[in-house]
Amino acid sequence: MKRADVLSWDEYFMSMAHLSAKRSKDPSTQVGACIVNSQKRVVGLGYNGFPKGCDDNEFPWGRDGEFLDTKYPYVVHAELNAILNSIQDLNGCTIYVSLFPCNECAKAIIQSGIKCVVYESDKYAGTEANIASKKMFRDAGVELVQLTYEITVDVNVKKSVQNL
Ligand SMILES: O=c1ccn([C@H]2C[C@H](O)[C@@H](COP(=O)(O)O)O2)c(=O)[nH]1
Ligand SMILES: [Zn+2]
Repeated sequence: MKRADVLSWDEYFMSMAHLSAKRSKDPSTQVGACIVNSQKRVVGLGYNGFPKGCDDNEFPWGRDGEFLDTKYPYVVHAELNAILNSIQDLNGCTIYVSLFPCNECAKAIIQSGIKCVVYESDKYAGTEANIASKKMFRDAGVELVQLTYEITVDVNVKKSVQNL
């Protein structure tokens, strides 16, 4: 008999977003994004991190203090990385994100042609960036779907000891 208890498409793609988030070195908020086309093919993955060539050990990960001494001016958001990493035109695609997109990501999502945002956490709901995102998504006709459950992805890597 076939297995019935399999991941739904939403669970599957949100899990990929969470798996991508595990690559993020941000100590406070790890965000992952997974872009899927109308044939349910993954066409882009991303997580929040510094731009290529910007050394993780030199750039700051802090949140407080002088703007230039925090992560905020430097970090590339998960959604933008997924868009920049994508392998095809994104018209009509869906993006799965572990955190509701900020206003800057909302602009990039809309301009790329993505038509649906499936998100999990909305921990910054009510902030100005969040309100601006929702206003832009609404006017641009981008569908917003919040998953009603939380996904956790545990990855266990067993490193084998090589006998010489
Ligand atoms: O749309 C978004 C919004 C935020 N992020 C990233 C950027 C930062 O690395 C963290 C947010 O850090 P806080 O410490 O929670 O302020 O999340 C993103 O990738 N996409
Ligand atoms: Zn953003």
